[in-house]
Amino acid sequence: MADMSQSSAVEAATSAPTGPPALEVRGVTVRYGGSDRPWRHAAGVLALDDVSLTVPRHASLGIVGTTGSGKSTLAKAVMGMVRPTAGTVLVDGRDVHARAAADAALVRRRQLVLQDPHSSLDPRMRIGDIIAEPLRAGARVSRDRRRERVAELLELVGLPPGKASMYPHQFSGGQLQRVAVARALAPEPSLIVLDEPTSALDVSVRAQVLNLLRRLQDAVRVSYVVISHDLLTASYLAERIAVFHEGRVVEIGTPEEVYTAPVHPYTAELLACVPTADGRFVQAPRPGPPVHAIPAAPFVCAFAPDCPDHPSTAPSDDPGGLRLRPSGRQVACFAAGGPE
Ligand SMILES: Nc1ncnc2c1ncn2[C@@H]1O[C@H](COP(=O)(O)OP(=O)(O)OP(=O)(O)O)[C@@H](O)[C@H]1O
Repeated sequence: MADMSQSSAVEAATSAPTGPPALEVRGVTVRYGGSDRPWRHAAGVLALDDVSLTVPRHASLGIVGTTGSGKSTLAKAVMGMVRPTAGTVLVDGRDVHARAAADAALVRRRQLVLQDPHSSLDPRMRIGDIIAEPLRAGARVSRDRRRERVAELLELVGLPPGKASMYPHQFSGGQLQRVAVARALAPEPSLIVLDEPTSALDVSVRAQVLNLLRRLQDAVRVSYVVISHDLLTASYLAERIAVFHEGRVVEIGTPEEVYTAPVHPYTAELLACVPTADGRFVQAPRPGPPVHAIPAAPFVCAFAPDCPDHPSTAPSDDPGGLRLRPSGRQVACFAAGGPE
């Protein structure tokens, strides 16, 4: 695993299919509210500091870090909602901030799923229209084809196609997040940014949505950038985890590496915040000053005591339980091999 404290260059996975990566972030700096006029002494807020990341096609990168570390700013820069002070963001090899990037085809290549579907989806629109909206942007898709596509997408996310005529308030939070995912998939993007995709959901449906996202990634071969405060969520969906701290990538590794051998002291601090099923936090050992002397953080199953493999909330050193999957009865560890 790489300690990224000197350089922020990150490769999310190595076995990339041919073609440009789904996402390349090259030396991106974002400063909010600063001024380049010397008589104004506003330095602004340095939200991203020379960040470079690559997410190959069909790969997933998790971005974790505490509040204010720059995760959402990265999402906004990727979506073209924030213009970097320096650096470039390429989706499918095309600069999203170039003038021509406003073209609808590129807009369709990247989609965003936000944390709270109740506020991100228009309550006045029918579900079918919400899902079909990205199909309208710059593409000539007939009304019949849109209707067909909406039915396919609802089915894909596990909702009955008949629900297309309903409104958001008639759905639960978990169902609505499925709608948000269907909407994101509608234009067949190469990249979906999932910004805290389950944190606004009831604990009982989080695993269902996570499982859906993972199943969909295999089914439609899309790349994910998964932004989360929570290492477990990111670990479930991503092959690599990048740890953000004060606008920089300080560490990158597989979930197992990040959990079992954190290189950066800040990562070890994050591990201390992995919650147990009953909402308590189990403290990992605090890192000492020499970075390479950090002890491996103890593994804690987030779904103990309901997990058949890890019923105790006490830390164990079993890395197999890192990945989670719902069993028929309750949420259980991936290691348990329960049915999806
Ligand atoms: N529009 C803005 N104007 C000024 N400063 C901002 C703006 N948006 C974010 N910031 C600042 O930039 C830094 C990074 O914020 P950002 O929202 O990217 O962090 P984050 O890791 O996503 O945090 P959280 O997990 O709380 O969403 C913070 O210091 C934040 O206060």
